[in-house]
Amino acid sequence: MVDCRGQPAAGGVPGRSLPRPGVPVGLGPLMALLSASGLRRTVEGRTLWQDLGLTVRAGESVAVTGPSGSGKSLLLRALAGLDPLEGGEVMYGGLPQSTWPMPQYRAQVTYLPQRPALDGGTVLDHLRRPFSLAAHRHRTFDVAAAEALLAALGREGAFLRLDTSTLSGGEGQLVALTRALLLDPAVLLLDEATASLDPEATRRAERLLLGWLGSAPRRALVWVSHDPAQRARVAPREVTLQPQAGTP
Ligand SMILES: Nc1ncnc2c1ncn2[C@@H]1O[C@H](COP(=O)(O)OP(=O)(O)OP(=O)(O)O)[C@@H](O)[C@H]1O
Repeated sequence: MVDCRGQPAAGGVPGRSLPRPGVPVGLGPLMALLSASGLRRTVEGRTLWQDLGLTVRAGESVAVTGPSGSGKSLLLRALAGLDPLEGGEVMYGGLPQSTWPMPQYRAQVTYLPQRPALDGGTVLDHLRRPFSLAAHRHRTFDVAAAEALLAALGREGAFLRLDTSTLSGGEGQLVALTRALLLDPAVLLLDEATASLDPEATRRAERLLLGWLGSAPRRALVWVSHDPAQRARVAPREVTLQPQAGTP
C-alpha cells in the first residue's frame, strides 16, 4: 500500500500562521486549500498508489518525494485535473474537482512540468497568449510585471524578444514559471520545475516563488524535487510516496 506521510523537513521556510484580511470564510491559513482522499492510480495493470490522501493548506509549501517511478508526476497531474481520477476525490476551495469547470480549475490549480511546451513566437508572445483565453479573461497582461518577474529570475528585457524555439531547457523553465506567476493561480504544482536551472537561477526561482507564496493569503506551493537540499530550503513538510509491494 502506498504510504503518504507528512514529515517535517530539516530547515525550510517558516510556515505562516497569522490570519490575514480578505481570506474567505472557511479558507483561512490553516484550512485545506487543496486536498485529496482515497486516490488510486494504475498504469498498465500496476497499482502505483491507492487510498492516497494529501492536504495542502493555504500558505503552505509542501514537497512530494518518492523514488523514481513512484508516481509523483502522475499525482501532480491528478491534482491539476490533467488526468482523470481512477478513484478517490480531489477538493479545491471546498468543492470537488469534478464540479469545477476545468479551465477555471486549472487556472487556479496549475501544473508546471519539468519540460514545458512553449508556444511558438517570441517569449513576449508566449507570455501574453493565455490572457486571451476565457479562463483568464478577468486578467490583463502587464508587460511591466513580466519584465519584473524575468528580472527577478536574472533575465533582462531583451529576453522577451527571443524566439521560444531557441531557448535552452533552463530558459524554457524560466519562461514557464514567469507565465504561471503572471496568471497568478492559487496552487502551483511544481514538477521538477527548476531542475534545468543553474544554482543561481534556482535560488532566484525559489526566492521568487516563496515571495509569491507569502504575498497573498490563499496560495500554496507543491514541489516535486529530487534535491533534498532544495526541499529543505523551500518546504517545511514532505509527503512521501512509497512504492507498492511488488512494484519493480
Ligand atoms: N502515460 C503513461 N502511460 C503508461 N505509464 C505511464 C504513463 N505516465 C507515467 N507512466 C508510468 O507511471 C510510473 C510513474 O510515473 P511518474 O512520472 O509519475 O513517476 P515519478 O515518481 O514522477 O518519477 P521520476 O522521479 O522519475 O520523475 C512510471 O513507471 C511511468 O513509466
